[in-house]
Amino acid sequence: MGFRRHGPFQVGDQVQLTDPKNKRHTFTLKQDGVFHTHKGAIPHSDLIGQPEGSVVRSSGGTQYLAFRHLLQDYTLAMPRGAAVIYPKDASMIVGMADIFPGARVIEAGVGSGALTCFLLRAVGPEGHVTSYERRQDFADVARGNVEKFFGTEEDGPLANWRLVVGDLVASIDEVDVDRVILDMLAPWECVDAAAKALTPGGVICCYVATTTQMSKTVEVIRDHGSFTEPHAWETLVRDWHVEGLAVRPDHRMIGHTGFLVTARRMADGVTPPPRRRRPKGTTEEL
Ligand SMILES: C[S@@+](CC[C@H](N)C(=O)[O-])C[C@H]1O[C@@H](n2cnc3c(N)ncnc32)[C@H](O)[C@@H]1O
Repeated sequence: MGFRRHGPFQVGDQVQLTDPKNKRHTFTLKQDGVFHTHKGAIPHSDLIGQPEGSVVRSSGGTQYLAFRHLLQDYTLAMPRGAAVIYPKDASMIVGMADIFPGARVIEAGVGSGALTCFLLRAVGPEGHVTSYERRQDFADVARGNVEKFFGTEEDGPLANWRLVVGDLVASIDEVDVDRVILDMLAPWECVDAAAKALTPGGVICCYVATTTQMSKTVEVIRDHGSFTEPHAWETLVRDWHVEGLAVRPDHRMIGHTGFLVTARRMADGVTPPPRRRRPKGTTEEL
């Protein structure tokens, strides 16, 4: 079934109210429901039938903006087992690891299921995601979050998602997959398993939090021999304050989340040509 993503609010929809301090509250609309805030109550009937972008007023007179949540809002607000991937990194993974409609994707670990939601959306109904998670408690949190996001809690598992509880290396049973996404402490331990599962031309993408993890991941992918030269990078997102003549970067920003390492799977039995190393002390382009 899944949630409606557009049209006026109806019973069963999830609605996100934003208060004047930008605090968000998400709940499911019920026929006789009432949302209680410390600024008074809002009957759900005030929202049912209204378009997104409406403003509702609590009995105490506070105004709230009413929208359906975006995926980025949902993943930051949902219950967590493990730390989630930030929307900026999930978006980069979808774009730079080229997660396309119809793709067959493997991810590990599933953690709280934030990246899983982005991946499932990107592959669409024709694609498939298998998520490996070695902790049962995290897998349970992830399943709840993913099924709630797609509105399938009562309809059973999503047709294009398989959640496997187990270590990726020990449990992986797929071949010819298009993309392998690793978000875990030691992705280098899974590089060989990823190489065996990936189709030639497929992409491995690892998300790591520290420079030492990034270094080890790059070295292991490079030395494996089945991948192109790995590409390591990070993204910094800076919000701007724009008001009259006061146009400047915000004082605060999320300075660090993680690094991404990507590489393409070579054809079977083919190794990449040797890299040209930059001669010491020169600035020659590679
Ligand atoms: C940082 S969390 C992943 C967060 C997730 N991407 C999200 O956005 O919610 C890392 C997870 O990887 C799992 N993990 C670590 N190594 C694993 C492995 N080899 N196989 C399967 N799961 C693994 C951990 O149990 C943990 O839940």
